[in-house]
This record gives sequence, C-alpha cells and structure tokens, in this order.
Amino acid sequence: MKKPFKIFIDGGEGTTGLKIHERFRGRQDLELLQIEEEKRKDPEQRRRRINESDITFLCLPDAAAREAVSMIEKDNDHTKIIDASTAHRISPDWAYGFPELSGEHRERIRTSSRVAVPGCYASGFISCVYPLVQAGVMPRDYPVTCHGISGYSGAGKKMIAVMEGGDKPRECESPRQYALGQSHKHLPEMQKICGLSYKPMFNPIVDDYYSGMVVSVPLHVRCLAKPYTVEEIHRILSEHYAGQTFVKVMEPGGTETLKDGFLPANTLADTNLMQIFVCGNEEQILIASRLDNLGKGASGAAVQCMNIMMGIDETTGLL
Ligand SMILES: NC(=O)C1=CN([C@@H]2O[C@H](COP(=O)(O)OP(=O)(O)OC[C@H]3O[C@@H](n4cnc5c(N)ncnc54)[C@H](OP(=O)(O)O)[C@@H]3O)[C@@H](O)[C@H]2O)C=CC1
Ligand SMILES: CC(=O)N[C@@H](CCC(=O)OP(=O)(O)O)C(=O)O
Repeated sequence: MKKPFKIFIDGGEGTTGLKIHERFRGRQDLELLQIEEEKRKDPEQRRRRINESDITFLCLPDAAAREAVSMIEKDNDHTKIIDASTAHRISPDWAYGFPELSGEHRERIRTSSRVAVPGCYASGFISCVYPLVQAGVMPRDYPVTCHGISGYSGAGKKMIAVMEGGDKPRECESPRQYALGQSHKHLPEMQKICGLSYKPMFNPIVDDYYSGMVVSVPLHVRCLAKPYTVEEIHRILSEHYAGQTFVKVMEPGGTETLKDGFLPANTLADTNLMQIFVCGNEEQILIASRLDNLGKGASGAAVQCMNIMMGIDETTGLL
C-alpha cells in the first residue's frame, strides 16, 4: 500500500478546519498531523507541521494565512498549500480552486503547489457569470448586480457564538444586509476571475439559519450582446457544466425543483453540490446558484482540490 499523504490543517479548530476534518472520516490514504491544543497557535509548532506535511490546509484569518506561507522553508519543495482564506485568491502565483470553470482551471489545480479556495459568495457569483462572459453573452463592461443570502456559519466562530448564545440580540433574528459600502472582500476575485471591466454591485444578507446560500445575478436582456432567451442562457450554462459531478444546471425556470416558487437557501447543507437555476422571461433573466457556504463554498471545495492534486477520480465519492 502507498504511504498515506501527510496532511496538516492550520486553524483546524475553526469552522472550516473542523469541516475539512469531518470530510476525512474513513480515509486510509491520509495521515493527519496534529498539534496539542494549547500549542496550536505556537509559530514554531505550526512551522514544523507545515514543513513536514505533503499538503497543508490554511483555515485561518488572512494575516495568519500569509504568515503560514512565509513559514515554508526555502529548501522545501514538497509541501503543497490549499488556502481557504481571502489572502491569495487573486495572486497570479496561485491556482484558483474552482475546477468546474474550465479545463485550464482544473489542470492548474492538478499541477500547482499553491491553491486558493474561492470565497463562498464568489463561488456562487462566478458560477453564473464566468461562462456567460466566456461565451460572449455578457459584455465585459456589463453593469453587474449580485444578491446573496447566507447562513451565519459563513462568518466563522465568532458569529456562530453570538447566533447560538443565550443572549442573541433581537435584530439577529431577522435577515441582515451588510457590506452596504460596496467593499466586500469577495469583490476583487468576483471581478478578476470573471474578467469584468468593473466591480459588480454586491448585496449580501446574513440570516438566522446555520448554513447554505443562494447567490443570484439579475440580467436585463436588452443589455446582453443580443436578446437571448431563458432557454438559450440555460443551454449555454448546461453545456458549460456538462458532465460535472458537483455542479448541476437545473431545469429551465426551476419548474420541478422550486417548491411553490420558493428557492430555499439551506437544502444543500453538508454537501459539496452546487445547483444553478435560470429563470425569467423575454425581458429579464435571473440566474441563481445554490450551495453550502461550508461545503462547495469552503471545506468541500478545499477537499475537492486536494483530491485533484492527489490524482483521485472525482466520481469515486471521496467527498
Ligand atoms: N465559514 C465559511 O463559510 C468560510 C470561511 N472561509 C475562510 O476560511 C478561513 C477560516 O474561516 P472560519 O473557519 O470561518 O473561521 P473561524 O474563526 O471559525 O476559525 C479560524 C480558526 O483559526 C484560528 N487561528 C486564528 N489565528 C491563528 C493563528 N495565528 N495560528 C493558528 N490558528 C489561528 C482560530 O483560533 P481560535 O479557535 O482560538 O479562534 C480559529 O480556530 C477564513 O479566512 C475565512 O474567511 C472561506 C469560505 C467560507
Ligand atoms: C455570512 C458571512 O459573513 N460570510 C462571510 C463570507 C464567508 C466566506 O466565504 O469567507 P471567505 O471570504 O474567507 O471565503 C462574509 O461575508 O465575510
């Protein structure tokens, strides 16, 4: 039997780190390197584990993720890094960990030693917009708007503690829009990966449920390269994602999947799946992407990238 891959999760006690750990259950091909609880933030311990590992996952705030990368020793040419933070997503030296975008994206992940896992909202947005820009449907200077709704686990341990604590403020029982000043941390990757000339207008909302999200992009048909129909946009997206294991374009209009016309955001919780819906009429088309912020939006995507880097066939179900 082949020696197991040595894996280290830096930030392993956080929301994303724990989920990655859960996804490793039952895997004999991985050996998890650990640091005892009271030393898990000790830079020397972390440096040792990172350099000892074949693959290190960074499930850390951005500054700590950058610090972790700086700990890789000069003569270390074996450790591969999969970073779940925002720190390296638009860096040209890092592969963007969204393999379904194109054959080139998948190949770059497979051969790279540095992979940045996409942001959760960014994954939803890019899944809708990237294929349409590539196909010439959306001009690059299209004034794009994006709406997103997410479960509170997207904000990590601190918000989970507030939302699940005994003295949850009353306003936290309602959906809360945020990043109103248009400086959300996912905007740079949304623009860059899609190849848009301008930043999208992005309206995220966090609500009182644990996990799952819907990210939607409204399109004015008159502003597209020509007057496309719902069926044509649906066909372009379906062809783009044909044969993918984790990304599915649903039936036009979502007629069979939507219950009484509602698109709930939490139905893909605990999966690595993403579903794309194309709805609308001859004037306006809405594209919506449903995923789990902790799954395809974080830990699922991270483990999927690891599997690709290890040469594991995606249809084997190791996720
Ligand atoms: N939650 C989500 O849906 C998503 C999160 N991400 C990104 O993944 C990263 C982790 O997020 P998330 O898991 O939600 O965050 P959490 O706050 O839940 O977890 C972060 C973990 O990092 C630990 N940590 C902080 N600083 C250091 C350090 N210097 N050395 C070692 N450990 C450290 C924290 O320790 P302690 O336990 O003591 O606080 C905590 O356990 C972030 O960059 C986030 O933006 C990406 C996609 C989605
Ligand atoms: C609900 C909530 O607060 N969500 C987070 C995004 C979660 C995520 O994707 O984080 P990364 O950018 O690190 O990938 C936010 O909007 O900041």
